[in-house]
Parts: sequence; structure tokens; C-alpha cells
Amino acid sequence: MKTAYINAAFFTMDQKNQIFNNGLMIIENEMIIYIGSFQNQLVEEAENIVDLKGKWVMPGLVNTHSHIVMTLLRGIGDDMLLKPWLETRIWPLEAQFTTEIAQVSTELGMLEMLKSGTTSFSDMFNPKGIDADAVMEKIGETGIRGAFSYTIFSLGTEKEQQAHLLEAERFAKKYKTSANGRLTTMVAPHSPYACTTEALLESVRIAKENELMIHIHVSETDYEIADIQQRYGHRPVEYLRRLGIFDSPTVMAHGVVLNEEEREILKAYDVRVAHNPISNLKLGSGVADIVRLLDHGIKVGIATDGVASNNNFDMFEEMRTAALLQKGMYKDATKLPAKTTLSLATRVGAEAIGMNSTGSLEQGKQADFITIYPYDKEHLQPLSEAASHLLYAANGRDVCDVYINGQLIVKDRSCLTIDEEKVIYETNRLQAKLKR
Ligand SMILES: CSC[C@H]1O[C@@H](n2cnc3c(O)ncnc32)[C@H](O)[C@@H]1O
Ligand SMILES: [Zn+2]
Repeated sequence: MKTAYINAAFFTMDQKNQIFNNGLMIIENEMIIYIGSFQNQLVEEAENIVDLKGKWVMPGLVNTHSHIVMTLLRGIGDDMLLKPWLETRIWPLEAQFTTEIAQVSTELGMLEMLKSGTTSFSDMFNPKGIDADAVMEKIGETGIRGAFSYTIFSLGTEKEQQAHLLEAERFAKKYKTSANGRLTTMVAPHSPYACTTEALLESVRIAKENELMIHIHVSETDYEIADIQQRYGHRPVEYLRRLGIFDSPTVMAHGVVLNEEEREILKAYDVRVAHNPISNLKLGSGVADIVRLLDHGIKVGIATDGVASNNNFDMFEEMRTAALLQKGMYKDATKLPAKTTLSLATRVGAEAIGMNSTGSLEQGKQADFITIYPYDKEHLQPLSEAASHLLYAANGRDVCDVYINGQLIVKDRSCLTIDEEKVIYETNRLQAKLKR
């Protein structure tokens, strides 16, 4: 069935960055089959017409690195550096997670992501003590597109670590293509510091044998660089390169502390970077040099990280912060201009996590898009500067509708796939049970 979307301004975020004011988009079988100027004949041929009534339409946002299962930990452990934050606050709390907590935490995160315009995300979750299948079931029900990683940590006895790796591989295989192709998996050794060399080598094997991407935290802090250098005689990038991690397509979260030689390696191996500007600021890790990464031709996506270090999943805030930081750091307002930054949060981010079929409004792409109704919003006036407002003035609460695969998931700010009231009630009931 063909559906025509009319009466809107379409921001394609494709290579040409086109804007079709009062344009037309036609969707058939979950795909965009036409995007462009209004054509009466095409509208007449469509079985369905959706009047978008002056809205702005753009591709759904792509969050390239998150920890959805941590959402219940928002606001806990503020104002700490990464190492003590993980070791004294986050990991002891995650150790108390049950499957019920993980499911509610996931639903809360999904609700927030969807309502703020994220249609695709790449997530690493801590599976300790929880039924990962039950979490996947919840995610599948929401309608979102995602790549999930069952995180590999080197904790416990040799036998426990073997069992953990087996389970990570089972999970990666089982969900490689699931929920009608919307959900997929990656292999995720947590980081060079939380995994043994053996676990990293096993990750390389699992990724290769199953043709999966790798998702890993790398070069997040000065401490990590010194620690890995001392333990293995190399900085993290060279250490991982030698182990073969980058022989599979890899998404590296952070990349805050990198030198020129390392950027050359990332480019040579087509390693992609998930840039988490707010988390990096909040944990006192620093500011990644995105300008240099882009100058090297490295694919960079925008990401929030988990909400315990952000403290929200608002990708509008995230991309604005990304742009402002580079301008400030370089004392050069031309760095990371609006269009470039918007493309990192959409098309380029999608490519970075291997989702080439989404991220822009183009013929042949999946129909993942969001709408914003600007007329009653003072901070989105004057209307003529819409392209600027999307980066510099809008926020996640401006998102009106969200479509994934052409399916309406959020309608007029109500999520159709999640019981919002119940999730908020359960969040507070379960969070109160955690020993802090
Ligand atoms: C085991 S899944 C992911 C796991 O990583 C931890 N985490 C969250 N944010 C960060 C970060 O910025 N760097 C390193 N590790 C992080 C947290 O325990 C998550 O559950
Ligand atoms: Zn992270």
C-alpha cells in the first residue's frame, strides 16, 4: 500500500542535504519510494494520504552508543570521575539488577529515546544476573531499530568467564537478524581494561565467525591510556590493533584521548567513533577532537552513553553540544557547522553502526522519520530558519511524531507501543529497592 505524506517541509539529510518545502514523501512496504517536490499525480496514485499540517520532517536520530539497561540509575553517582564512578557506584548497583529491573529500566529508556526522536540506536548492556532474552523481548515490542551488544567482561573464575563468553556468542547469534530485521547484534568486549587479552581474542573470533561488528569503549580517559600502556606496553589503539579487534568493522565509543598515529590507524582500519560529548564532559574525561577525526575521513556518530553519565537520551542536546564544543575548542565558529553535525546524528551515524538502510530521507531507504510542529513554539521562530533551529534551538520535547519502518510509533508525543504510566510507576517502585 502506498502512503503519501503531504503538507510538510522535508529535510532529507542525504549527501545533498536537500530541503523540500511543501514537498512530498511516498512510502510503500516500509520504504521511501519517493521524496521530492509535490507531484499531484503521485498523490492521486497513493491509497493513503497523511496530512502533516506544516510540520518539519527529518530522518530519525541515530544514537550510536548507549546503555539502555542502566536507565534506572539516572541521577545516581553524579560528579565523579569514570573509574571511581564505575567501581564504587555503578557496578555495585548493576550487580543488584534483576530481570524485572532490567526490563523496566529498558522500557523507560526506550520511551525517552523514542519520544525525543531516536529511531535507531546501538547499545551495550550489562547482562549480569538478568535474563537477556527478556530484555530483548521488551525492546522488540517497542518498534525501535537497534544493534545490541551483550557486553563481555572478564570477571569471576575461569569457568564463569568461559560460560559468559558462550552466552555472549549465543546471544549474538540468536538476535543477529530479529524483530523483522529491525534488531541486530554486535560483539562487545567492554574495554581494553575490563577484559583480559584472552577475552578480547575470543571477541575477535566470535565477530569473525559470525560476521558481526565489534562495539567497545576505547581511549576514554588519560588514566586508561597509562593503565594499558603499563599493563601491555602499548597504548589502547595499538594494543587492540595487534589483537585483531579492528579486523572486524568496529565502533569505538569515546576516542577522547587519541594521537595522530592512532587516528591514522583508525582510518586505515575503517574504525568508526561514537562521540559522547556530554558524558565525556560530565565524567571529566575531556573533549574528543572530532574535527581531526573528520579531517582524516573517519566516520563519527553522535551518542549519549547511558543516562547515569549524561543525564538524558536527548540527541538534540547531544548534537548541539558536539558542535559547540568543537567551535570553542578551536576558537573557530566554522568548525562542525549545522549541516555536518545534523548529518553525524543521522546518516553518518547510521553508516557508522552498519545501518546503511536508514539515516536519511532517500528513495530506497527505510521509512524512519520524525516530525516537529513549529507553529506554536516560540523558540522555533522565525520559521524561515528551520535548518538552523534543528541544530541550535530544538530539543527532544519538540518531537511530535515518530515513524519507524513507516509505522507510527509516537503520535502527538504519545508512545503507542509502551504503557507510559505503568513504566513510570514501576521505575520508582523498583528503584527504591536498590541498596545505595
Ligand atoms: C557492561 S555493559 C556496559 C556497561 O559499561 C559501563 N559504562 C557505562 N558508561 C561507561 C563509560 O562511559 N565508560 C565505560 N563503561 C561505562 C556500565 O557499567 C554499563 O552497564
Ligand atoms: Zn559507554
